[in-house]
Amino acid sequence: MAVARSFTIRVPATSANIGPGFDVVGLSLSLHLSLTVNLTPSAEKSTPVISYSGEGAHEVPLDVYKNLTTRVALYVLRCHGISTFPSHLTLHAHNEIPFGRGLGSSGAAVIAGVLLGNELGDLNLSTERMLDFALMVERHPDNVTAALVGGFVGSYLRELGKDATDAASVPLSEVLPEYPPNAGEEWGRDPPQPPTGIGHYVRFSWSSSIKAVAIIPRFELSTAKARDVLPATYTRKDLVFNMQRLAVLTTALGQTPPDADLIYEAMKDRVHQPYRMTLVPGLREVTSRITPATHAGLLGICLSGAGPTILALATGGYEEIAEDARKLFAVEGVQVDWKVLSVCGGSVVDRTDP
Ligand SMILES: Nc1ncnc2c1ncn2[C@@H]1O[C@H](COP(=O)(O)OP(=O)(O)OP(=O)(O)O)[C@@H](O)[C@H]1O
Ligand SMILES: N[C@@H](CCO)C(=O)O
Repeated sequence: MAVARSFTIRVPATSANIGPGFDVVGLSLSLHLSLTVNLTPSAEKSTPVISYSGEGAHEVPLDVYKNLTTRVALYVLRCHGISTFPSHLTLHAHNEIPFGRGLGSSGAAVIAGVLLGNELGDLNLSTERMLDFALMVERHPDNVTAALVGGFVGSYLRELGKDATDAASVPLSEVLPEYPPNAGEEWGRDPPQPPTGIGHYVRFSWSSSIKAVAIIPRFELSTAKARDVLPATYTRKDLVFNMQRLAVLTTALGQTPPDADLIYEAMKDRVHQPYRMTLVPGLREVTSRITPATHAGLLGICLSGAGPTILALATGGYEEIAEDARKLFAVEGVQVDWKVLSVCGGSVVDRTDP
């Protein structure tokens, strides 16, 4: 019988897009989802026990076949011929990442699940292969890549051949079935294996003088809803507008001292933010009235991920930026919390002997 063991998994929050980098760039931020995992292998069968504290504790399912992290872990295990969780598994999740606010809570839950499956199955997967699994669940690479590898990261999805495209396009319900088979039954169809090498990434430099002020409205906006308002096609003018800015931004945020004139303009966007204004009352006012001219230290300001959080990158003046944003949101009837965050490293698994 396998020996008892315990380990922890720590995954950071992320902010995707940073203005013009829609579905391309992500930044890992110093709020974490932490899992403490204990295994006491035994001949007796038992269902894993999950407990949860922190953000989302009142709404997150504690059933392993419904919880996003454990469903992803089971998907990874099933793809390696392991159809059940080990017996006597307990998991405690402590979460600092608010749900549905544009700070990558779902991406963190998915990465935690991939890392959990990798550990429980002793699979020794490479970072690239873990990314393939994550991309079968969260199909845009910006949050999951930054959550896994950390830092300021750009990524693309490889163009897949027909078979691999079909494999990567199966409905989420097949990747993550919600219910286990009845006692004595098998799962039925094998889970869809991810094609190899779906996502590719590069880490950009990041100036350590820059912090991120997250201004977090007290309402949730699901990523699905915030993607539904986006158009299917764009004009060449708008695409060139974004590409010009993104090319400059990826280098400008690594320079010390950072150039506010360059960065403020380079964080503007015409691909997603304008369409999401209707979903985030106050977005237009906050992003247009808080500028380097009005707020010393501000470099640039944008919607974080799919929103509703607004991310201000700055080298100082954090409280003034956040409080002024709070007042502008209040005019629209939106209450906010704010935090000053650092750009941090990626996910970490800490194995401890019991
Ligand atoms: N730790 C977690 N455990 C289980 N489920 C989670 C966890 N974190 C997030 N989720 C699920 O993900 C949903 C939020 O995902 P969504 O993609 O809408 O927003 P987000 O990831 O917070 O924002 P964004 O993708 O814009 O950064 C939650 O409502 C919940 O269902
Ligand atoms: N790039 C994604 C991030 C949200 O998870 C979006 O803006 O919809």
